[in-house]
Amino acid sequence: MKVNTIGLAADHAGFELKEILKTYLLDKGIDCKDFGTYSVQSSDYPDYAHPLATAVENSEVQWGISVCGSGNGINMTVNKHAGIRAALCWNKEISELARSHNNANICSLPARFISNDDAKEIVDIFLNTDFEGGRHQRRIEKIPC
Ligand SMILES: O=C(CO)[C@H](O)[C@H](O)[C@H](O)COP(=O)(O)O
Repeated sequence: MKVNTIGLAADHAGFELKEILKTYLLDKGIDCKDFGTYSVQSSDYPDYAHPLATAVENSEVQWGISVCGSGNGINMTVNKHAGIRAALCWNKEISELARSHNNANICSLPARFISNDDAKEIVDIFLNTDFEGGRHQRRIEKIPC
């Protein structure tokens, strides 16, 4: 699938990895929209997670990447949005399954627990794996409550 615009969001713990990934994606010719944060100053992940999730829901960006220290806080927040299926992707296999089985539209990353190179590989796989559909489509249709 051709990747269009990717939205990025992080708190202070994820800021540096977000910046690295933004440069990495821009170098590949992928447009990025950065929803913050913009420094390592202590911040609250929901302030950046909600705008990212809204942009994905509105198709302002195709997919999102959300980063905090453990990945949990920002992942929980974006998943509060009805149109979001965010997956905490802490290795390559989980990232592939997040797309192929769950049609995830936000890749959440734990900046304090993975290397920058691992994060790049995880993102590459996320962006290049197609959803399988079939039985998985039936299952994701049962997620909303
Ligand atoms: O929300 C989190 C935990 O699920 C994130 O990992 C945050 O980045 C982390 O809590 C920030 O911690 P800090 O002590 O305020 O740097």
